[in-house]
Amino acid sequence: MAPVPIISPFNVGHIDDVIELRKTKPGTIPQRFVRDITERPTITTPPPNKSLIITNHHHMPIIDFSKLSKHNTHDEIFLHELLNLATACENWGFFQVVNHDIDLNLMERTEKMSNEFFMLPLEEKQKYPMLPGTVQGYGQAFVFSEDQKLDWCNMLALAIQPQHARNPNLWPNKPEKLSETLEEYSREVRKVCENLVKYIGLGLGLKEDVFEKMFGEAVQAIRVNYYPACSRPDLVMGLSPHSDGSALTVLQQAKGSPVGLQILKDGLWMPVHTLPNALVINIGDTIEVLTNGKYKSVEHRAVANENKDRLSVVTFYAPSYEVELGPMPEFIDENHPCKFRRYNHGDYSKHYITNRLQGKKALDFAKIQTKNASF
Ligand SMILES: COC(=O)C(/C=C/C1=C(C)CCCC1(C)C)=C/O[C@H]1C=C(C)C(=O)O1
Ligand SMILES: O=C(O)CCC(=O)C(=O)O
Ligand SMILES: [Fe+2]
Repeated sequence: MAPVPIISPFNVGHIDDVIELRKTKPGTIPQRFVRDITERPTITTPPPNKSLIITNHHHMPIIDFSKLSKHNTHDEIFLHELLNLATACENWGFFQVVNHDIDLNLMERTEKMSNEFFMLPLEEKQKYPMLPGTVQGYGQAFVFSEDQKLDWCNMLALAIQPQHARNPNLWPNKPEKLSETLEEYSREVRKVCENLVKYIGLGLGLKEDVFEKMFGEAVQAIRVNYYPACSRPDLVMGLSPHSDGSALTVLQQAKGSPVGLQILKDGLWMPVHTLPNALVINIGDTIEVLTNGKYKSVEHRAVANENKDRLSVVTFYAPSYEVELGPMPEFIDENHPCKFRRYNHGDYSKHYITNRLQGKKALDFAKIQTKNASF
């Protein structure tokens, strides 16, 4: 029987596999990856002395998770770290977490298995295709037209929770232990997310279970991003600028990977130097809406490196699709008018994944447009 053609509503044209491109034509950058001059990234070199990262007052805040998880909520140590967390959420929307309790060996195995997956022959990875307009499997996400520029990245993305969102056909069989490792890793990251939303709630002066109750059975997805080295990183974008549609995002940058993540801070793109074994956490669109903009989902992007490949393991943690969301009354008053309408998170997810990554544009879905609105 003839193969059934894949019918897609999107004409996305030919999408080169970036890993394959780098392998077979290391100096070639097809035009579809070359950004318009206004969209090109700034590539910075790492600081000569790594200790500068810690002493520099402009570094991303560091939260010691053990000061929260191993202390009573009335302890001074707990309260001090809770204040650090609240300040980080309000002033940065991003922070690094150290002493998070995830087994370092599990983190390393996750990186190793993922790397092995990306190094498999293309035919093997294409058994799990991310079809145009979908977000699970191997390939490039958020491509909807032939004219769209492509990111210098390949990814493997999978729904973790709820179980019914999973597509078992997209869970790789090779390397043998990858799927069970991602499963084990995701269980551990979920615990960190569950605790973080408690602490974020407490830091906002709310009850510790407010988000847990509101989110229901939280949605969780994992995306492993692979950014091959690129002969002209100044011409391409690793991952287009975007904010995350989640409540929280947890990012693990693989050991030995070059700096790649950049966040938009005070109008400038700032490279993120991750501490060894730390997790980078960011506030997603959901928390921006719930707090009526007190905490913001910060725009970020990834850039490629001239000499080294980069791998990141990213977890999205979000409310259940059934949940109706809107700014909480605690964050609305005469000085803080309501900035977002109420909506269903399932509808927001659909909106998010059916539009290309474009800064914070996805959040327009929920914004109340007023003449003098300042965000
Ligand atoms: C490539 O995928 C993403 O970037 C992404 C998608 C996550 C998802 C899956 C891989 C499968 C299950 C659905 C879900 C959309 C969560 C980003 O996730 C963000 C976007 C929204 C919305 C969200 O909740 O997380
Ligand atoms: O790889 C990175 O550093 C950024 C990844 C990211 O922002 C994402 O997957 O949403
Ligand atoms: Fe992101």
